[in-house]
Amino acid sequence: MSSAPREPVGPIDSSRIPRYAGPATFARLPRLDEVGGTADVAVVGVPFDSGVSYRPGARFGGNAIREASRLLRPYNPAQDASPFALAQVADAGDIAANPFNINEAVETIEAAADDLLATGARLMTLGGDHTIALPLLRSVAKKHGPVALLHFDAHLDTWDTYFGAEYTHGTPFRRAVEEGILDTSALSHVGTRGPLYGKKDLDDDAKMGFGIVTSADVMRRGVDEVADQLRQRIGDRPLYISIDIDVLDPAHAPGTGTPEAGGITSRELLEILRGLAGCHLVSADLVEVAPAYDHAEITSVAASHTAYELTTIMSRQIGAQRSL
Ligand SMILES: N=C(N)NCCCC(=O)O
Ligand SMILES: [Zn+2]
Ligand SMILES: [Zn+2]
Repeated sequence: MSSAPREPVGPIDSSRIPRYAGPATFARLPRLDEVGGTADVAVVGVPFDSGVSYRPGARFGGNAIREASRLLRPYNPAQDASPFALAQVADAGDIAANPFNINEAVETIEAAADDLLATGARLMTLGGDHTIALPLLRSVAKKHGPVALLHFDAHLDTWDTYFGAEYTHGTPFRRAVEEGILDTSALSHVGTRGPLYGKKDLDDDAKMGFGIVTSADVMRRGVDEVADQLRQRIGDRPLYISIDIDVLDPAHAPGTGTPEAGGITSRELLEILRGLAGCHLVSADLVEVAPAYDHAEITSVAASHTAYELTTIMSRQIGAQRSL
């Protein structure tokens, strides 16, 4: 059933206006207000980093990704799709979250996500630290019920509290499991590695229902086998993908707050994502880009391509539904 959508407004044509000119939106796409306030996919910044345990700076991540995304082109050969022609993708600006009050910021982010989801958009959020995944998942679960979660990260982020605080960048997924907003039959971490506080971290995580594909598993088994296994686990459930850029090795993503050696490459991440095309991706976040520790936009370029693959998965699905 097609809903006779208007033709999507695409990015600024970089053969007419140099790609480095003008203010940055994601991929030089129109702002949401320039397309009548609704879009199929809303790219939205969440400049919040008051939940970090180590280096701050992810509040600047969204705008760094927008700047680095000027070089993205409209056709994605890896998925044989023109994501910005198949669906209206627009830049919805930033959510204004209180940097001095984490609880209030979490509420603000949830409410802003509710408003965008209510317009029918899927969200591609550009973080921000990983704290923001919790309010985003709350909002998505209100719409879709408990969702499958695919979590790319060096870290588990299922720890309990830091300094007594419940809402931090190391704890969003434990809170989400406690709140019953995740489908515990389809929870996976990918790229996990590095020292933990104790073996109990892994036991607790497994009890919550998570399966783990470590960074070393990706190297040993290869991207196709990993993507196949993840696709099988996810099935046709509504899926949320949360990507912490520190899933990449610090060589591929130095600009982040809690770097861990031995990570996957940007090529591996992009290929695993491409292998998930066809999944029912309802929204995604990309967090923990901290440009102050970056060099030559290494991290924000990797992040911009990662968000491009995610928006392509969403657009292809929207396009396929429209042509039914
Ligand atoms: N979500 C990220 N990036 N890091 C969590 C690290 C928590 C810790 O310092 O133990
Ligand atoms: Zn992490
Ligand atoms: Zn994380």
